Amino acid sequence: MLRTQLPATRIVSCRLFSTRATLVHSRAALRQTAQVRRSPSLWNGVNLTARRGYAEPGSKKFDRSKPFLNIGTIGHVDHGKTTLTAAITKVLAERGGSEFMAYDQIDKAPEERARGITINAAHIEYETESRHYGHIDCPGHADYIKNMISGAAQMDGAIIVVSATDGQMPQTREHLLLARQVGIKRLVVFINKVDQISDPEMLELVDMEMRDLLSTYNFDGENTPIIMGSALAALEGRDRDIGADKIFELTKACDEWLELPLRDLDKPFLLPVEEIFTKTGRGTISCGRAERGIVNKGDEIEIIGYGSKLKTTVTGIEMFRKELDRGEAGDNMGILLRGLKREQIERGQVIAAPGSIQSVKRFQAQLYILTKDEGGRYTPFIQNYQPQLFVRSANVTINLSWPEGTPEATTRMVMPGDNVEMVCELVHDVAADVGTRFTLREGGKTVGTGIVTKILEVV
Ligand SMILES: Nc1nc2c(ncn2[C@@H]2O[C@H](COP(=O)(O)OP(=O)(O)OP(=O)(O)O)[C@@H](O)[C@H]2O)c(=O)[nH]1
Ligand SMILES: [Mg+2]
Repeated sequence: MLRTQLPATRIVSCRLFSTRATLVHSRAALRQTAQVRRSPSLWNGVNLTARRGYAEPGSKKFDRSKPFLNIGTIGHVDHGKTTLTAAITKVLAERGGSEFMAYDQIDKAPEERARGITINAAHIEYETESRHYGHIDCPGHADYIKNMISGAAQMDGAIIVVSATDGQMPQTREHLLLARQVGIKRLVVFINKVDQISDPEMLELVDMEMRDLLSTYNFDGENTPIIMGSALAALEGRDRDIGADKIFELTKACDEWLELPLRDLDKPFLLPVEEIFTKTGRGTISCGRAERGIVNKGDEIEIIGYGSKLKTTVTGIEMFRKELDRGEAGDNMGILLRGLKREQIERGQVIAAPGSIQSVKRFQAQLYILTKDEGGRYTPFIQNYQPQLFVRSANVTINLSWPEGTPEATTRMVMPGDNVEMVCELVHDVAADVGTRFTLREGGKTVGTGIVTKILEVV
């Protein structure tokens, strides 16, 4: 969805523009500009230039021979996320697995728009011996929050950076919680700035506290790899034992510990219904773009949402007016269903593999409320605010309230820019799962984005 909103040329020009500004200041910047010109534009780890059918001179082809994983650096402000990102590209570049991205190239990421939200994030690409990674680094806390909730660049796994000098801090905890909420199952910890610590006991303490914290947020605290090093030493090419060696250790831990996500094709079939046609002699055709999985002629399916839980059989699949025996994730298709009448299906419902998704009436969700600069609300709201919820092709009025036990629930305000967890009560049930993303709109503008964290009532 995002990729279509984001023309490749825009990224390229932003990158060039931002580096041009620094050109005046230093010779190093000059060298960087040359590098940026050569490097292919990246979005979500995908070489956009290649996708558009041509390659820039000197650019490498997107290599599909290795499994691909989206990761990123998360953690408290100033703990070294960007330095570590730069260090990874530098150290891997020595082995030909990356193109070196200097610190200020990463921190001057282009502005990207995702579902009405501006997210500043750098998308970097590198390879280890066994894997190909897309890596995202955001310049500030608010961008991490927005990115993780809206899934602008979804992370399948993450590196949490903790400074040995501070230990865990509020944003370490907040990012861990969000990582959990958005479905990241495994993390690797990098305890940074060990060059500033002389007492080994202090490091042991940070290690122990991190393992405890991981367990608190339902990660595997015992077995999660924790690597201690100095991103700055690696970036500056000094003290190999705490620098480059530790970066290799870190990427090795990512290769071994972070799991590859299930491919969309391996997941159960789901198609959000967008349009419905009646064709004389053929029956009712439901159209939409398959979100995940595979469907075959003769498969049993369910129609879910808006009070329906109808089971029937696929009798035909059509694409571009041709009949097919099978459709898969990404296909824009029409589906013919046995005995289905026009009034039995409507836009907003989903056609899904039986038992693979529930229809929900009430759930808890992590929300990000857009600021006025992001096109959101100008004013705060309180409990019982009723915006429209948009999820897939569905559009339903909802009521927002605080979870039970929230102090001052009736008067507590939600400000634009806030990240909050609230209970959403829907007027009609819709198909949703933990991890389903949605947007909130009011009066024709997007006011928030969210992700389902807990199902409270199913139909
Ligand atoms: N001594 C020391 N300083 C480091 C190390 N890694 C990073 N720093 C310094 O810590 C500061 C913050 O580093 P950044 O990489 O910008 O931190 P960040 O986590 O990306 O910060 P935000 O993006 O603002 O949240 C910089 O001044 C770095 O030079 C390290 O290993 N040792
Ligand atoms: Mg940073």
